Amino acid sequence: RIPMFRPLIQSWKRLPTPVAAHSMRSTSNGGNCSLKLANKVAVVTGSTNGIGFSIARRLAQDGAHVVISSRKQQNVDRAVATLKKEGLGVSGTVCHVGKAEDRERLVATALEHCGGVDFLVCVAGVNPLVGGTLKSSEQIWDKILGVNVKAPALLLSRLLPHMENRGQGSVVLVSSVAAYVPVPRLGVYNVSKTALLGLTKTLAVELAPKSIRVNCIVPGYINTDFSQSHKHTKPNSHSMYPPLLFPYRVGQPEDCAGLVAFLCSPEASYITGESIAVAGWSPHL
Ligand SMILES: NC(=O)C1=CN([C@@H]2O[C@H](COP(=O)(O)OP(=O)(O)OC[C@H]3O[C@@H](n4cnc5c(N)ncnc54)[C@H](OP(=O)(O)O)[C@@H]3O)[C@@H](O)[C@H]2O)C=CC1
Ligand SMILES: O=C1Nc2ccccc2C1=O
Repeated sequence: RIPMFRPLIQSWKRLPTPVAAHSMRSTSNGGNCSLKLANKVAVVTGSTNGIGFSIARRLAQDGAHVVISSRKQQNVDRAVATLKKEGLGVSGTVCHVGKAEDRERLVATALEHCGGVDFLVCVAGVNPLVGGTLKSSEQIWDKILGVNVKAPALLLSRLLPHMENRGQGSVVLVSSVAAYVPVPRLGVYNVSKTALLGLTKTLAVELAPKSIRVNCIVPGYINTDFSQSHKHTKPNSHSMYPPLLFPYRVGQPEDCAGLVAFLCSPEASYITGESIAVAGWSPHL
C-alpha cells in the first residue's frame, strides 16, 4: 500500500519466469538451439584478455553471439580469430570504455552485427597508480573513476533502449574483494570497486521495471596479467586476507566466467542487485 513500492511490485509481476525464458529458437551462432544462451547477444568490455576473454568465450560456448572489445585493434583481432577458430559466434571492435566515441562505436557494432543486445558485461578496469589515496592526483582520480565506474553507467545508458526492446536483459559489473577489504596501496582503485557495489544496487532498482537485472561479481586474486602487474597484492601468509582456499589454489579467469554465464542465464531470472564473490573466501556477511 506504500505508493513508493508500487512501480517495483508492478515490475516484479513482469519478471520472466524460468519456464518462459527456456523457450527454444534457432541460434545466431548457427549452433545448437538448446544451448541456454541461444539467440542472445552479449557485449563484453575489456574482453581480449584475462577475465573478460574468459567470460566472452564462456558466453559464446553457451550459445550467445558475443561482441568483443578492448582498446587495441590487434588484441581485438587476435581474440576474435581465436574464438572463431573454436567455432564460436563472435564479432569485435575497438572500445576504450573511457571514450564516448568508442562507446558509440561499440553500440553501433552490436546493433549492426546482431540487431540488439541482451547482456552487457563490464569488465574493463584500470589501476594506473600503486600508492596511497591522498597521494593521488586529480588526474588519477578522474582516470580510475572514469574508466571503472562512470564508463559502465554511460555505456549502459546508450545500450538501454536496445536491451529494453528485447523485453528483458542482464547486466553484470566486475568489482573486486578490494571493495570490502581494501588492498594496501590500491587506494583509489579500492574506492572505485566499492562504488560499483552501490552502482549495482541503484541500477537494479532503477531497471527492475524494465525487466533488466543488474548484478556484480566480486573477484579475489585471479591469475591474469593485471594481477601479475600488481604482485604486492598476491595473498600470502602475511596478508590481511583470510587464507581459506588460496593456499591451495589461485583463482582462474574461468572461475569468474561460470558465474557470469549463470547470472545471464534463465536460472538467475529472479536474482538482481546481488554482488557475489569469486575468491575462495567471502569478504562480506
Ligand atoms: N585479476 C585480478 O586479480 C582481479 C581483477 N579484477 C577486475 O577484473 C577486471 C579485469 O581484470 P583482468 O582480467 O585481471 O585484467 P587483464 O589485464 O588480464 O585484461 C584486461 C583487459 O581489459 C582491456 N582493457 C584495459 N583497459 C581498458 C579500457 N580502458 N577500455 C577497454 N578495455 C580495456 C585489455 O585490453 P587492451 O589492452 O587491448 O585494452 C584486456 O583485454 C578489472 O576490472 C579488474 O579490476 C578484480 C579483482 C581481482
Ligand atoms: O587488483 C587487484 N589485486 C587484488 C588482490 C587481491 C584481491 C583483489 C585484488 C584486485 O582487485
